[in-house]
Amino acid sequence: MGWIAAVGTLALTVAIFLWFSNMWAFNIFSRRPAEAVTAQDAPAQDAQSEKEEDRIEEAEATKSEEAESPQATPKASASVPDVQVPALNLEDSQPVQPAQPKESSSSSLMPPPPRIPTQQQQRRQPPKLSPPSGQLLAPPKVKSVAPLRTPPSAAASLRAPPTAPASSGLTASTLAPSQQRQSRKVILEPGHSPLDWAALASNPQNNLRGAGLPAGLIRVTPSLLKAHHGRKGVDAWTSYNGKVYNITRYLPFHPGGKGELMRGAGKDSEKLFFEIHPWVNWDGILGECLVGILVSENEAVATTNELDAMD
Ligand code: HEM
Repeated sequence: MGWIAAVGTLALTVAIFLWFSNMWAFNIFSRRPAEAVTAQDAPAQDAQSEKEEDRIEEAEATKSEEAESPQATPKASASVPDVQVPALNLEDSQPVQPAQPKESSSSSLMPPPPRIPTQQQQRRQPPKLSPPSGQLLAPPKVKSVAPLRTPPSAAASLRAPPTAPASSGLTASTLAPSQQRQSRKVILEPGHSPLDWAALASNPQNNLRGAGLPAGLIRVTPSLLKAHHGRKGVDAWTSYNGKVYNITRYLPFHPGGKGELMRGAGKDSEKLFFEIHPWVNWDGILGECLVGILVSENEAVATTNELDAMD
């Protein structure tokens, strides 16, 4: 009987132990279902908040990594919740944006370019893009500068004449031709315009050759030409291209003035004429003033002897 009692007590103790152990184990393993049942009120929010916190932490980690190593952009974070992270990153800081587009760059390359070059890549790319951009911009500048500098010089040369008297050295060379180009025309008296001269010359009755001359051309010797010097009431003759003209009536019509035209009186003025205005049509203006042909003294004597012999 004593043996049976001992076995019974042992069995009882074992049963009690097992019961407590089961209770402990049940409490441990039944926590989840118990918490899950209790978490129905706000479990999802806690879980999501924890997930979001984890995501934010990951995002911050990625930010810090990118900030430390900006070139390590292609690193793809394990967190793929791209939709939520970009919204937060856009408000917080932009550096995270390039990471997402790069991850999604496989899908669409268009959105990243406009965003990337704005801030970060502009700072990164300038050294790479600056050489081509500089080459493209520099040549036009250089090419544009050279042509732009030359015109100003030309303009300066055109502007120099008024400032010419002030400056001496530089303007002397540039102004010499300009001064020569300056018009030395004189103000002609009323009724002595080129048109007035043309009207006068068109009338043969005006006898622009001068009084006392035969109808035809005469032989004019150098001495005879010299005798018509234009002073003391004597007509002014001048020679041009082997022909002698009476310029007396043209003196008040000469645009360069009487004094200038008188420089050729009594002698050949071909050289002066071409030096000043080679473009002027001499014969067109003084055609009716033609007196004769310039001949040498001997030739003139020979002709007179021949004429005397014929008589
Ligand atoms: C000794 C000979 C001559 C001298 C020294 C002389 C001188 C001049 C000078 C200084 C001028 C002003 C040029 C200017 O700055 O615009 C001039 C203009 C002119 N001369 Fe004479 N001249 C001579 C003979 C002649 C003759 C023979 C004619 C006619 C056949 C003539 C017709 C003209 C004409 C048409 C102009 C105006 C030119 C123009 O509008 O550009 N000159 N001359």
